Amino acid sequence: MNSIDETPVRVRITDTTLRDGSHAVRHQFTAEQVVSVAKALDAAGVARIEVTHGDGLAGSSFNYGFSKVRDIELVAAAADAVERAQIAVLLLPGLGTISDLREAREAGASVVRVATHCTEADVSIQHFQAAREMGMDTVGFLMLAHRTGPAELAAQARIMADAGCQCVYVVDSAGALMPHTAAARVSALVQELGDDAEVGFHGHQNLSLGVANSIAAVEAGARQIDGTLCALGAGAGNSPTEIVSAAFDGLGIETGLDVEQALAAAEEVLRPMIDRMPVADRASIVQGRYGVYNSFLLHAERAAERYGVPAYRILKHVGEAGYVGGQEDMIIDVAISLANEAEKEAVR
Ligand SMILES: CC[C@H](O)CC(=O)C(=O)O
Ligand SMILES: [Mn+2]
Repeated sequence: MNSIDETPVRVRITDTTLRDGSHAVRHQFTAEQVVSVAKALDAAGVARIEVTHGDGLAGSSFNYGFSKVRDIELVAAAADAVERAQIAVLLLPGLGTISDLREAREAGASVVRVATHCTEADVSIQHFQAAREMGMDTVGFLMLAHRTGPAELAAQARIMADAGCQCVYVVDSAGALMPHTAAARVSALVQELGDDAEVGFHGHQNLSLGVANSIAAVEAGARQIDGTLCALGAGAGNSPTEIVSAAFDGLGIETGLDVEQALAAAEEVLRPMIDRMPVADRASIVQGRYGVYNSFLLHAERAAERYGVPAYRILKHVGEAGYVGGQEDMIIDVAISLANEAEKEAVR
């Protein structure tokens, strides 16, 4: 309920199991898995289902990890499988291009979420303009939102809205925000954007605050919220869609989801497909504490194995250095220098 006039609050849920969850399965979703999950989410009443490589359109690469199936094929499979939900795709300018977006549109995507670092919204302008010309709905993702304050974030949101973005998200890419710091950012965006665009919130579970932060975000005026089934996602995973739907139901926040069907989608459809669920282990808690981009986790784990340095130590250094998405190769440099230091210590 809206605490001022007691009118019910209605929130649109976007489920990103088939995009953020792709990080957790090393981008190995099959078309059959995508169809089963998309159908279950659609039956549960999820408004938007995001399907792409974890790093967005054209993310499949040596740097980010190759997909098992091209994301355009997965988008087409999901679009064919659903009856009501819209299919969304993620696009990181510089990785995905406008021609990738056109292909996704032709495959059945009707929503694009353009993601930039929280202080670099200007690189999204041409993508929003192109998406609106293609008749797509548009969402902006201001990633690593803990790295800048509410006023600067609101100024960045204004750039996106002026370019044609209909909803700007505060994206807690490291699961580093607290309920009050998430709410402060959402409030600043709501105030700046007014009726020009909605505000959304995308939470992660590094400090187990994804759902609490989503509630704080809605109280601060967010009207779009993200989740994933069973919290499948980068780092410690995302706010679990099935818990968001149950908790919001308890709070009288309308999502249009059937809670029982959301629980069934998580337990009966998604869980049996996944060998290794994300957990809030030492490495991912360190990501929340030091504000490290969640999609760095698997890169750090790989470097840890290769250079014999614990992943949590690599991630702590990455956090202190302030690396952002696109600097995945720097994780290797950090691992090598920590391994060299350890070697020097050993000969002393
Ligand atoms: C690589 C894109 C990234 O995973 C987007 C996102 O979900 C986040 O920043 O949390
Ligand atoms: Mn995420």
